[in-house]
Amino acid sequence: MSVTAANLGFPRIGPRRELKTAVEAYWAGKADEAQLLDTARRLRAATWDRQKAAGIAVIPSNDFSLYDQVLDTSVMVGAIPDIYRGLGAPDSLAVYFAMARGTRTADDDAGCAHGHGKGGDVPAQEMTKWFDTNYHYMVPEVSPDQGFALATAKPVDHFREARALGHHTRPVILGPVTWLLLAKSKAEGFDPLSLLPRLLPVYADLLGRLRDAGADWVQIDEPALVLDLSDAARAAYVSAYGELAKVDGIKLMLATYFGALGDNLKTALSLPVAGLHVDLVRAPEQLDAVLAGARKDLLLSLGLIDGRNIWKADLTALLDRYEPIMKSRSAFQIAPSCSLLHTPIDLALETKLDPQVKDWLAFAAQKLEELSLLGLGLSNGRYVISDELLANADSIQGRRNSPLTNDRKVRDRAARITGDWARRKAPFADRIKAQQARLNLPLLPTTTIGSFPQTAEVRKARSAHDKGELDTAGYERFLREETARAIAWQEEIGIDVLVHGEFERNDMVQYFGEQLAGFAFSRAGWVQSYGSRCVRPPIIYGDVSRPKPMTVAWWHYAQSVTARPMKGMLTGPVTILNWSFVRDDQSREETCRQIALAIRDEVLDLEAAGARIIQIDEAALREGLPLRRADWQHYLDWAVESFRISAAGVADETQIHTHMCYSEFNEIIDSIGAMDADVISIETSRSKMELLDAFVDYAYPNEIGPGVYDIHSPRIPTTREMEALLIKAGERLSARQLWVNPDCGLKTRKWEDVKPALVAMVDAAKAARAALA
Ligand SMILES: Nc1nc2c(c(=O)[nH]1)N[C@@H](CNc1ccc(C(=O)N[C@@H](CCC(=O)N[C@@H](CCC(=O)N[C@@H](CCC(=O)O)C(=O)O)C(=O)O)C(=O)O)cc1)CN2
Ligand code: MET
Ligand SMILES: [Zn+2]
Repeated sequence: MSVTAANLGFPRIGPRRELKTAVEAYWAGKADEAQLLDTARRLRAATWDRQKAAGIAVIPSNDFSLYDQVLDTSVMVGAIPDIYRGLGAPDSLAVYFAMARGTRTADDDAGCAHGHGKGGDVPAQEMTKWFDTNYHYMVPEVSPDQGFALATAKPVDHFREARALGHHTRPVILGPVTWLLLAKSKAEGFDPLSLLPRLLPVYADLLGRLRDAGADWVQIDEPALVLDLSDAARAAYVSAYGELAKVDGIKLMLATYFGALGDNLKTALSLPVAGLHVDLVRAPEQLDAVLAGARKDLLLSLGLIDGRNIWKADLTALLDRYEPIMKSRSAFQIAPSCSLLHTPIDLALETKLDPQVKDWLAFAAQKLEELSLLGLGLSNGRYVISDELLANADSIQGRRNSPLTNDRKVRDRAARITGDWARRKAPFADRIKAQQARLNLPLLPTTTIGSFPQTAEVRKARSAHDKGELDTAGYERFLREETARAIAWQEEIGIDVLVHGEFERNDMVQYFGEQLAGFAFSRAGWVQSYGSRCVRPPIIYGDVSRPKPMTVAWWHYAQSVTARPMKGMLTGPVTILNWSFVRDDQSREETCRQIALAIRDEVLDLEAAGARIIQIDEAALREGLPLRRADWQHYLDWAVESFRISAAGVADETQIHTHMCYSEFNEIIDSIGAMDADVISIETSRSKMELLDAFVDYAYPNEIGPGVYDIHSPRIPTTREMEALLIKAGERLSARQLWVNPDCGLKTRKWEDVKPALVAMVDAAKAARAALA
């Protein structure tokens, strides 16, 4: 029996976000291609060395990407839409970054929230969330007459590069079926999956070249195997892997992750591949079925270490569970549940974390050490790692028994929640009358979603304050000036309901995490969100409460400089939960309710301070939807309940807004309705208001702000087109229901784009008022 420690992928941004710095410098014209590629090469080398030093036997290559691994795959197979082809050779950075960001002269900004480019010439490809993560990939675009050809050989190049450095790696590629299932076509009714027969020869070609370069195994990622699949998709798996099995001399490790294979298990086990990786963190229950159904010669890779969270693994518990099965097969691999892409790199860089909490954590580097220990213990007996096991057990015990994780008061309060905590006092029809009487807003009131540009100046000031180079008084003076200027400008152009601009916030989730009890936050714990943009998800380790008001002082200042209504601006409980690393010792549902109570307290304090309108953003509510439909309703029920708990304490005349910046509401419209926000703002401009249909069909009774300004594009929308969108919305819904706003916050845009766009938006509202009155 042999047990081998394998890794599926390592974060690529570098421990100090070296890749972000290098890529953004390249975009800004401050570094040339050679400098960028050199940084990238050094990062790869350091990552391979690190894995070898940690005792990992199977080290991945081609997990590195300058922007996104799905985009890499699209370029590799030659799925480069015509509009990008004129910009350079298929394997050039010009084409690659044009697909990622669109084109226009580079500048020092990294693009907008969705990676969409800086300019007019060519738009970026569409971007969307990778399964249920906060990582975003570039959506492959194919056409019915799509041809494929191996346009780059990056997996081969990186394999060779590693070998030259003394590492025999296992290249990782994204599998053809998942790639096609993620792809979209502009041709109506065309199913990208039908392109499979044309795509497979390219994959076969690639596998042959990898073999010729000396690779023996290739990891082929097919995470779509954990989704609800059609029979056609399952059949595609059978034909795809039947075909790829014909490539001699190369073995495939088919990697599945983010959930159970479930009803696709039979299909997965029938494929003629040499290895199968299964996620036993998200879906430990599938172990027995996998063991029972796997061919004797199938190498199983057990995903035992959590690739989606930052908790130290309980090594003793893992040994207890997996030792007994080790003899059932001649060999096993053990691995993280999925690529470590979704975890921060190195806990050792955290010098300011509470040492007690730090002792409970493992970032990517530490996870590799756990894996390697586990490998030793499983192959040679646990006595060979007895010291490490003792230390690990101490940490696990320490966390389990720590008073830091338990707050009696919070638990008692959460246990006392009754139905009416989640119910507004009066129904919407009555509330809206009281709100209108108080707010006295025009038809089609104008507003924005919250943030204004986070300029380099704002980030610099915050960084100087963090480092102690700018004192708190100076920092706050600076923020007050920024805020006052943004407010005066909104008044000047005639916005009806104002925002303060969120200049004091580093990130809409981290900002709250830093102020809530039960949360820890890292200094260097960056995780890639898209392209060069990263987040530092807060760490929820204990019961959550709000020691003191978080936003009231800033709101109060903002309202003090204007007579118009200033929105209180909060991130909702579900979004805070979904964009944090969440404790794994109680249900997410329970943790969410605690956050909901903390936000409820903040809502009530804002109301008491005089806020007439409070917005509670739930941008991540949709992304938290489980991957399998059977699990949707339970999630939606508790997520909506949490939102309602956070919102429902206020008086009838206090208006609650929410915001969601994603599309595809159709399938969850009942739950959106059940949130019972007085006003919801959503992203609709790019779909030309088509996304409103869900609200129309549902006869959504509350108020809606369908976004008329696509903030993901650098284009400045015209008054006329925004007016047309409003008229269109007015044809579908009552004009009395409608608000006028952009699709999302403006933090990633520049003032020079924002200003003319919002002036035009206000003009459009005026014109539409006249037309719809
Ligand atoms: N958590 C989260 N998830 C989200 C979103 C979001 O807003 N938040 N939006 C959607 C899209 N995703 C996004 C993810 C990141 C960013 C983003 O802008 N990230 C910034 C970092 C934001 C941040 O934390 N900023 C900090 C730290 C900034 C920083 O890098 N400071 C430098 C110094 C800065 C200087 O001197 O100029 C340093 O610490 O070294 C701050 O402003 O305080 C980046 O990568 O550049 C935008 C959208 C979906 N998921
Ligand atoms: N209030 C937030 C903002 O305007 C909402 C963003 S949703 C990703 O930035
Ligand atoms: Zn948004």
